[in-house]
Amino acid sequence: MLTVMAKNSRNVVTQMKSKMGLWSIINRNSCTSSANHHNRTPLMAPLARDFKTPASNSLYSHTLFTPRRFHSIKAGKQSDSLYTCDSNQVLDFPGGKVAFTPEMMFIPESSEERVPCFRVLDDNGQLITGSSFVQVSEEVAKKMYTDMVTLQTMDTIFYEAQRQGRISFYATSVGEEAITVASAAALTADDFIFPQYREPGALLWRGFSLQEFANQCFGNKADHGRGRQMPIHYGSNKHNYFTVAATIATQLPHAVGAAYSLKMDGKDACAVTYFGDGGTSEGDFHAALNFAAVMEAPVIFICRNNGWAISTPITDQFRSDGAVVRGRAYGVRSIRVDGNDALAMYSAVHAARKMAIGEQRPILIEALSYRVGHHSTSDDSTKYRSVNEIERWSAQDPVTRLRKWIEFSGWWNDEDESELKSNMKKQMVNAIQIAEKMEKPSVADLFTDVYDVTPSNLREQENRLRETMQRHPQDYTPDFSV
Ligand SMILES: Cc1ncc(C[n+]2csc(CCOP(=O)(O)OP(=O)(O)O)c2C)c(N)n1
Repeated sequence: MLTVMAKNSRNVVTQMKSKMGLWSIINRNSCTSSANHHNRTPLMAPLARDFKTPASNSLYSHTLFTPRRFHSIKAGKQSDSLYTCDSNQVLDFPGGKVAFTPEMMFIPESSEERVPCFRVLDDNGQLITGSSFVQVSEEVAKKMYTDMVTLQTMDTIFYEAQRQGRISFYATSVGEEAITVASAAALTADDFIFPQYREPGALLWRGFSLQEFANQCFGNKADHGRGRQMPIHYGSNKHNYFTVAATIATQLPHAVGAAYSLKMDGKDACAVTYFGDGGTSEGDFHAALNFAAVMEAPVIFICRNNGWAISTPITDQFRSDGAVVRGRAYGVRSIRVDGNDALAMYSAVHAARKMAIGEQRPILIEALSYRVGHHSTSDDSTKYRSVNEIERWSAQDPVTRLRKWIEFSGWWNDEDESELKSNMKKQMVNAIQIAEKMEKPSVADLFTDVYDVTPSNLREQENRLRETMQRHPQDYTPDFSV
């Protein structure tokens, strides 16, 4: 029966060929198909810069990982290909030549081997022999560590402030400090960041002050958003950090659009967007990856695969080998990285940035880690995961791992540690006290900054709000003036 099908399909192709003259079936000796997108002329002239591909850079080397699934499932009759192909028959199809095969074979849904995870430091903070990484200076290494500790201090104090009823909401980054701080360290200040909500580490790296963080969480007059966002929805023009949107994954297409504009303007910069494993189930993730690949946009997608999307475990989130394998489906170069290893994150993002800008292409990085804290102050994660699991991951703390490495390197000691921790705590408490005392934004601020001339429906809403506040003053804090 298969023979009949094969004969028929060959006839169909032959008829189409002769009728339409669009497809050409040409002789070739290899059965390998090759996509040629990246060989075509770029949409814009290449940027004038001395760009070395990572492979030729003496600082580090990397290889493009080719999943071996296609070799391990069935040994091919030609070379090491999975498929038995007719070496003389290929279809010259848009995007590259496609070999014919007489075998009806489905691409398997999963690989036998999972994509390996790039790491540089072992659990004990020791360099792994033979690992390829970008050397960081003492200054950068110490700042990475200092910012990670600052983030931990900030998380502890803000979390307590929420529990005391002083701020309305908070979400910590506990367990994921290396992903955001080390990735931001490998970028330049001109790169645009499109965050989810668990990336204050990247903003901290860029110089957002503790006072600015506190002002946002308390929603006071000095907050850049003037209290119009929930706590932790930071944004800063000065730091090229786009304001957090609570709607999961909406930042991804924004990042691609921004990356494309950087490309059009010939800028030596890229866009970087962060999201969780939960975000990969949103349509925006898929649209963004495809759009970025097709438009050859210099954007780095950083997926924080932390095991959980609130109470949804990754085993219920996807059946694929995580997020990393999805890059290939869209034609996006991808890597899986140990998100608890600051040096691996730094190196992977450094390399990704070079490729994104130098080759004008998107890159996907899947950082494996764990959300050690509850999803937010509105959650109790012990209701859906075991304390053992949390403790097992807490023991792999990325901050301690980096500390061990800087200690081994002779750049850090116990004295530095206690000085840093007590300073940070004092600064944080001071910032909170100032933020809490500061006046709240006026009611009028709720209705400004979007329209040049306020439309009538917003004016009506403002009037209604003022009336409500006057009728129910007990429901509004006294510092919130009408
Ligand atoms: C479009 C949309 N759907 C659902 C939600 C509710 N929600 C808020 S956070 C969250 C989980 C996101 O998990 P993940 O992307 O893995 O990030 P993580 O919190 O683990 O860092 C969900 C479903 C939302 N904010 N937006």
